[in-house]
Amino acid sequence: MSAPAASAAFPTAFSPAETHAMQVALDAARQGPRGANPLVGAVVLDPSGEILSVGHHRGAGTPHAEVDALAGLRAHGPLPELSACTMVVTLEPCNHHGRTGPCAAAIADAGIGAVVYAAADPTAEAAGGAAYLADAGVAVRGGLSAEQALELNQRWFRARAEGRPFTTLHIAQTLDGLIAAADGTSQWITGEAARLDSHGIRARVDAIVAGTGTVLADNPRLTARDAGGRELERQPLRVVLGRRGVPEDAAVRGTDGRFLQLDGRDPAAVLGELAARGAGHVMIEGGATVAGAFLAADLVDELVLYLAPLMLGTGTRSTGDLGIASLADASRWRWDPAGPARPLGADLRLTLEPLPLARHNERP
Ligand SMILES: NC(=O)C1=CN([C@@H]2O[C@H](COP(=O)(O)OP(=O)(O)OC[C@H]3O[C@@H](n4cnc5c(N)ncnc54)[C@H](OP(=O)(O)O)[C@@H]3O)[C@@H](O)[C@H]2O)C=CC1
Ligand SMILES: Nc1c(N[C@@H]2O[C@H](COP(=O)(O)O)[C@@H](O)[C@H]2O)[nH]c(=O)[nH]c1=O
Repeated sequence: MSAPAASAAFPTAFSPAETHAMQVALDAARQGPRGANPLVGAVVLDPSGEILSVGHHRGAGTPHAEVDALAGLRAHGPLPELSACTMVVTLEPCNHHGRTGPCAAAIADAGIGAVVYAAADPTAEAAGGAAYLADAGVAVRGGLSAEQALELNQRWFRARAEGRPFTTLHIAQTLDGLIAAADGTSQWITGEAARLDSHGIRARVDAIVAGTGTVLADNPRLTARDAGGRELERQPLRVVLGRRGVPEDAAVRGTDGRFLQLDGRDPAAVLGELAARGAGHVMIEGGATVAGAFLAADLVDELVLYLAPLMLGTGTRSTGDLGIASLADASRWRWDPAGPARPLGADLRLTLEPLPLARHNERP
């Protein structure tokens, strides 16, 4: 017996317009920065399936993708009846008051008649949006392109499942993989544009982590600063890992009380402590030993590697021992689909994420 035609006998749950809109929403999601919140995109479709508005999330504390897409409607001019419109979104709309209001209520209040989402929200505090919408009379369907949506935020979902902050490892290295010269000098390997970009990450995270080795070698401030070198209003917690004392006059201590020293031997415990203090996004600034410890523990979710066009031949390698003896056991990465590489002045910013285990056998 031949297989039945999918269309009439087994109508798919999602229309071609919704399927296309989900790809547009996924593309929009990729424009956001990774961090304490997942990458999310949203599209509003008119009754004929035309795209009225596209939105995405731009980082913790900014409007969620759904609210961004609803805001985009206002710029659209005459609108069709919103009860006949569909919101297509890459993650189940949230149902909680975080730094912004619940999206499920925003969608229902706007009068949108139907919602299609990709992946369910796995977080206890934000889940329940689909149920809220259904109760409010909105037609809700989930699961469209769910695999793609889950994979886009695979490390974020994992960090949440582990109850720890999302982590970004920063490395500023030479072409030959060194972060400091033989005499310990490292300022500066990367140029101004790359360093400013890295201050942009500092400005978004809740905590910056560096080892006592870096603190004793560089006396870093670890503050988020603008192009003019002025400290920004919002500053991350400065965390030094290690047992050696941090000198009383070390710059990292600062004067704002946002300084903490922890023993770094157990990176998971460090993240647990920072989570308990409310951190959703942690930046690991180094040096090599600390970077190696987080990498070896598979606790790096995002790697931002600034590659400077110089060589030193000898010096401090970018990471310490990862406990890998054979190529078969290499730590494998892939270019972040949300923005793999871009030039910054004379340097290159490369952004990567750990290759999902399920993909290891697909590599060339
Ligand atoms: N170019 C770049 O991007 C960067 C370059 N650097 C350079 O890197 C160099 C410093 O690297 P490195 O010496 O490796 O210093 P680290 O900053 O990695 O500090 C290492 C020290 O941290 C403590 N420590 C904390 N956690 C752990 C752990 N899990 N395992 C073992 N020790 C731990 C130990 O000291 P303790 O005895 O106190 O416990 C250890 O000696 C400097 O030259 C600096 O300029 C640093 C950061 C960024
Ligand atoms: N050398 C190097 C970096 N080094 C990192 O910056 C720290 C100094 O921070 P601060 O004192 O706040 O300016 C230093 O201790 C180390 O962690 N960063 C980069 O973007 N590019 C570079 O070439």
